[in-house]
Amino acid sequence: MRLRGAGLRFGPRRLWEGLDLDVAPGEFLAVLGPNGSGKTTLLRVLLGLQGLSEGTVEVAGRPATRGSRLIGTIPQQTSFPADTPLRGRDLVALGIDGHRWGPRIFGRKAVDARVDQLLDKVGASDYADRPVGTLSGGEQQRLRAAQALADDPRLLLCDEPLLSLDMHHQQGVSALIHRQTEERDAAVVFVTHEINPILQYVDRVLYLAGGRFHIGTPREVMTGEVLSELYGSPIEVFNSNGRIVVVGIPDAVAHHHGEDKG
Ligand SMILES: Nc1ncnc2c1ncn2[C@@H]1O[C@H](COP(=O)(O)OP(=O)(O)OP(=O)(O)O)[C@@H](O)[C@H]1O
Repeated sequence: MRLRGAGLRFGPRRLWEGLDLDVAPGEFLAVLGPNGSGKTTLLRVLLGLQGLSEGTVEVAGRPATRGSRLIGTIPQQTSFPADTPLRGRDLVALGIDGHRWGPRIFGRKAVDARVDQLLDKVGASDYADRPVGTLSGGEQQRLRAAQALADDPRLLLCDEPLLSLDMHHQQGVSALIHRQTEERDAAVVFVTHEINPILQYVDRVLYLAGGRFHIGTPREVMTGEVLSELYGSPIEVFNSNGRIVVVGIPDAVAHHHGEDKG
């Protein structure tokens, strides 16, 4: 996917501007930033659900459009109502494009086999036949991950997919998403508040804060100097046992620098 001179504002508030970004096949991009900095909105732009205020956005060489079959998404977590009339395996099957995997070409058995394979990958086989509304947040989230991968997307958009997963399943789902980059050459855009669980997989970071951004490798972006500049106040970054510890992020800064002054 490719953004050129991309800018987005809502009324007087600027989320970001002048954003040039290419995410190549096989690349894993982490998007970080405080609440309200525009991370989810960026995913909506790539999905063709939100227009840019300026600049251009392309996915696989074409302007972003709704309903692209090239894109898989793991949306920000919401819970299914308890009476949702779907089992876990039905949810995963919904991610399978009938034209590619459906009965006419591969037969029902092939679809079922594909669903079983995906359920197994996210460790959801044991609860696949229970109604989704009765599952825990983390169990539901693993099903969403399986659904997003069902159609072998070229671009995988993940909005805090590890939220409410325990450590074991955080590792499992992160590894699964990363495997799409290695084995399927998919590009991944991964919105997260916490880089450590995916640090080993991240090629580059897009850090959004206060109407500004910085793009680079984790080593380049996750530094006291860069974050202090983005947030406009002193921040320290420590590396400890392969983890990044950020100290001093101020509360409620997201829009401070984003306000236009006139
Ligand atoms: N259609 C819209 N009209 C007006 N404001 C909007 C619209 N969509 C998003 N916003 C605002 O843009 C800002 C960025 O929202 P977004 O959801 O992208 O933030 P985020 O970085 O994903 O935050 P969080 O970490 O809390 O999920 C928010 O303040 C939101 O209210």
